[in-house]
Amino acid sequence: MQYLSGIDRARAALERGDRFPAGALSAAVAESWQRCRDLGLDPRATPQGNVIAFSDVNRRRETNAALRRLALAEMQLLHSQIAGSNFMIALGDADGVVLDTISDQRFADSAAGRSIIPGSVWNESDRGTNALGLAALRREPVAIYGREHYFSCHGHLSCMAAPILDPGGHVLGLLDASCSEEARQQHTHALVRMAAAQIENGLIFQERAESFIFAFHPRVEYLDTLSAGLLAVSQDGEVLSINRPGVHLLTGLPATLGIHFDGLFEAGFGTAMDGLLSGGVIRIRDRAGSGVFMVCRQIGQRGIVERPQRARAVPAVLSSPGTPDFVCEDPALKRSVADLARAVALRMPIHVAGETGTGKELMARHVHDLSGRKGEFVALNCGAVPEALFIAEIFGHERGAYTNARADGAPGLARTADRGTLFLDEVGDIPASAQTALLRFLDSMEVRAVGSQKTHKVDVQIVSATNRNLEEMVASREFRADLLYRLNAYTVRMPPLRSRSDFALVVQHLMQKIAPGTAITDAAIARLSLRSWPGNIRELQSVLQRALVRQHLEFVDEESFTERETAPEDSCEDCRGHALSRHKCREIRSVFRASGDNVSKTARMLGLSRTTVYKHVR
Ligand SMILES: Nc1ncnc2c1ncn2[C@@H]1O[C@H](COP(=O)(O)OP(=O)(O)OP(=O)(O)O)[C@@H](O)[C@H]1O
Repeated sequence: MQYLSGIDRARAALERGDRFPAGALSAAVAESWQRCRDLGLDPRATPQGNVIAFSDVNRRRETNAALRRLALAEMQLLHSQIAGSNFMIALGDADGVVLDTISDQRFADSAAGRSIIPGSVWNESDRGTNALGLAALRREPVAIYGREHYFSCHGHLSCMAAPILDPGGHVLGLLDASCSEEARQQHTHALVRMAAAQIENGLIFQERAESFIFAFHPRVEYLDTLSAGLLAVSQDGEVLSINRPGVHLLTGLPATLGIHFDGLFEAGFGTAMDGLLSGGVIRIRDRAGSGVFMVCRQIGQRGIVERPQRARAVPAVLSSPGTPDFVCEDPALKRSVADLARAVALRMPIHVAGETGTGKELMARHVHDLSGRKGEFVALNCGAVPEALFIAEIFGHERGAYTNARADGAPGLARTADRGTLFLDEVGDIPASAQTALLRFLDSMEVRAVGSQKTHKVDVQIVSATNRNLEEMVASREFRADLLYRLNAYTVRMPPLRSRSDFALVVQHLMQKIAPGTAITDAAIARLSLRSWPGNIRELQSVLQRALVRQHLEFVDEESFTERETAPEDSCEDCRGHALSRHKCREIRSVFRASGDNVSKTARMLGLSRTTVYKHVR
């Protein structure tokens, strides 16, 4: 005989329309299934049409602006705490309408991820038993695992939701973590509950910026934790707000809004204030006779004394030594980076190819880290050194070797990089006359300064980079073929941002780099991903920076960008009709914008003349 688990038996009963077997479901789930059944919902059907119009989502976001501001920062933190586990964090309003989501890419791309989007409605009467809907109804944290969902089509989803309540116990919003496995996630459930409690406390600070806020707990070491009571009190001692742990700690006392401090605590308001305002912890008795410790967290108009904040974790993008200090989850790039370690161990010259702003210099620095070399990382922008000085710059010069030479001579960058790494950036711009000298150096690793007879042996890791097509330059005889083959013993190709499969991670990583603790919603990432980003990561970085500055907020959503920032780039009129020049033109215009409309900087970044740049951006 086949053994059926409790949930199997319960589902079979649900689908047959029978009574649910005793003990197979928690009381909360059984009651919810029954309500759904009473509404005539068919558990085998797919619920339809539960996404509201975007204009309505925006209206709801405005209504919940204060909640959203606090919640998005908490969601970001929560996301970083459980990152990499195929999760989505969602914020719902009191009606169970999802306002924002933050997820890892695997979940966002899954069928489950696509069903939890801004505007999707997750109340029980529409979606059957689910964590968001049930947490709203029961006004308590709820977890619904896999097939406990009423509709069998949600059976691959596990959700943990906690309501965000006002001091009166009314639902203000809902916080949810969902994953696409039927696994029980006690730890995640606890994190969601803590995040909801943190938001509730944050709301008290936000709404009661004018009043005193005291924290209290029977144990002094708990004053900084989420189980501490928070009490917002007016200048006259009237209780204006109290958090849920506070109500719980004062069980049996009339801990309601409007009551006077003296009605809750034996020490009078004035006496307590004397101790609290001196900044210390006081010990007083509540009116039920229990001792509590109390500390002042905010002195109304006179400013904040101290507000306990949980440490903000940075998303776990960075990992063990040997792995890059930047986002590198794109499979092709990841493979290339994995092989890179072997090439570096064999001391091969590394060439990094890629469009402007794709992270070539970061990769070069990673090569240096991988090599474990104790010497310096020395970078030379080959396009920025005048032809006449190039050889002296790399190989050094003796005293007075040429006009304007430094009086005491210079060792040159190759010797400075001895036992370290020499990074030849924009290597395609090396003057023809210097290519032969560089080739000789790469073959012998010997340096002879200009004006000197002595040679010095050096030991350097060579890394070169360019955004130009060196093969084409070889074909047109602008670049020596033998030099190219010497430089590109191992080539890492940096993918353009538009084709990176880890786009979302790059965005999240940049957000943490620019402003730690800030959040970006999935919808905002989706909007950014529509653009082709000719200026790549550098351009994305400046768009995010501008959005954060403009918003004055801790989060970025899809409304944070100007039309110009997310519109597909346009080319200038002359290039519009020519497919070939259009791409180059868009790149120039986009880098120009990212550089703050600076012609010289754009010319430098793209290795072009200022006249060329000007022609395309005027
Ligand atoms: N994978 C990444 N994750 C996060 N930030 C990145 C990443 N790649 C690049 N960046 C950032 O983007 C900017 C451009 O990177 P970098 O200077 O390395 O690009 P590049 O390809 O060398 O540009 P150019 O060709 O113009 O010299 C830098 O601020 C860098 O920190």
